Amino acid sequence: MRVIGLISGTSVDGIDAALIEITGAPTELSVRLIRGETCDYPSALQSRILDLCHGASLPLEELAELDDAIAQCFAEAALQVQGDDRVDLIGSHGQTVFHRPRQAERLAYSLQLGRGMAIAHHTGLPTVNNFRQGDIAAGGEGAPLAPAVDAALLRHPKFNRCVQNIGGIGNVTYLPAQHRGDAAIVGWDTGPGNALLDLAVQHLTDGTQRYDQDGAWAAQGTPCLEVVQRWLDHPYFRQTPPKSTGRELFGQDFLNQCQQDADDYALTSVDFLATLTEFTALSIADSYQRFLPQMPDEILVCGGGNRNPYLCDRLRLALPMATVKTTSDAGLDADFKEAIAFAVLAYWRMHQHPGNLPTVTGADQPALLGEIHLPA
Ligand SMILES: Nc1ncnc2c1ncn2[C@@H]1O[C@H](COP(=O)(O)OP(=O)(O)OP(=O)(O)O)[C@@H](O)[C@H]1O
Ligand SMILES: CC(=O)N[C@H]1[C@@H]2OC[C@@H](O2)[C@@H](O)[C@@H]1O[C@H](C)C(=O)O
Repeated sequence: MRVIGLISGTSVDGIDAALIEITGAPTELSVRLIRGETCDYPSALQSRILDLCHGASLPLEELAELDDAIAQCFAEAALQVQGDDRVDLIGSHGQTVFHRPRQAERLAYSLQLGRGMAIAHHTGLPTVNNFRQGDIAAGGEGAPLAPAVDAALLRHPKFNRCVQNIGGIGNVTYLPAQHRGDAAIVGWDTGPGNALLDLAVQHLTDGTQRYDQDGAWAAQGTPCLEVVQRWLDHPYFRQTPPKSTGRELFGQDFLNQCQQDADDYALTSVDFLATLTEFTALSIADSYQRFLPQMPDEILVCGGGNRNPYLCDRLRLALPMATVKTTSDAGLDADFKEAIAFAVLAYWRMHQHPGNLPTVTGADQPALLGEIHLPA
């Protein structure tokens, strides 16, 4: 089956689209990436999405219009990656604009825009979307969902692996070696990925640069460990998994606080960026030390953070017991792994195969994820 996976993540940097070929039964998948494309949002649309993520109010009519504008962009990204190929199905994550983790008896709430029926309408292809709701209905966090796909595609026969996504937010999947049989696969959102760094760079450059390319700027600075320690005191890092987070916690308000701390310590711009980068690396390492049953032999990085050599080096220093590589080194494209994951989740939905991992999301049971929209 040929499936397109679509996602725009918490960085809101554009839509990742992956066209893949899936073969094998749902439990013994084999996946081949045919093509991957990243399609930028028009900048006015990107600003409207970021405003909403940062808490702007919106009349319902404008929300409907924004939802359809996002769906239109997702459909265009699908058609672009499709090219002249035959495609059977689309799995679209959509654009997260709000995520509230579960709390005591209160279900989680997660809102992704870019409605599936509009994508099916514009592309003429069956489209599965709204993947998080099935897990939330089963009492789960609704996130992270990629770990089930990591478990299907990236387990190693002998090595314990961590798959570490570093997008806007970071999340980990711990995959015990296959020879350890049914040892639990666990995972959680580790906290900030690039979101704070991106906001800081945009502020420092008056919006002319969107991120610290190759970590070149931060690499010129020195991290202030006292400040990092202060930020690591945030209660999220002590919270036991299952847990999920988003820009609601690690977004503009958090960065304003960071900026204040940086001012207190008279950090230069490069030291501030180095300190934010260190925060990402140490929040990941700290969560492994606190919550993993065993430290990994290998860490496979994916998401935009895999393109930041300075950040990857800081992760290496923080976790010297493990080899830090990328998922591409294990055969799964590190830039498109999340888009691939939503193609696989759509494939599972069409085969009535559950898509969540209750040990990761905290759901009461495995659940079918996604709503199916057929074109008229
Ligand atoms: N060459 C590079 N050097 C440094 N950072 C980079 C580079 N390329 C991408 N990035 C970072 O990666 C980010 C995008 O990552 P990605 O597309 O994985 O995020 P996302 O999917 O939006 O987030 P999430 O996984 O949280 O949903 C950019 O905003 C930037 O910070
Ligand atoms: C609500 C939401 O969109 N969460 C994202 C976000 O970005 C990374 C991390 O936080 C992860 O939990 C999730 O995305 C990936 C694709 C997931 O569900 O696995």
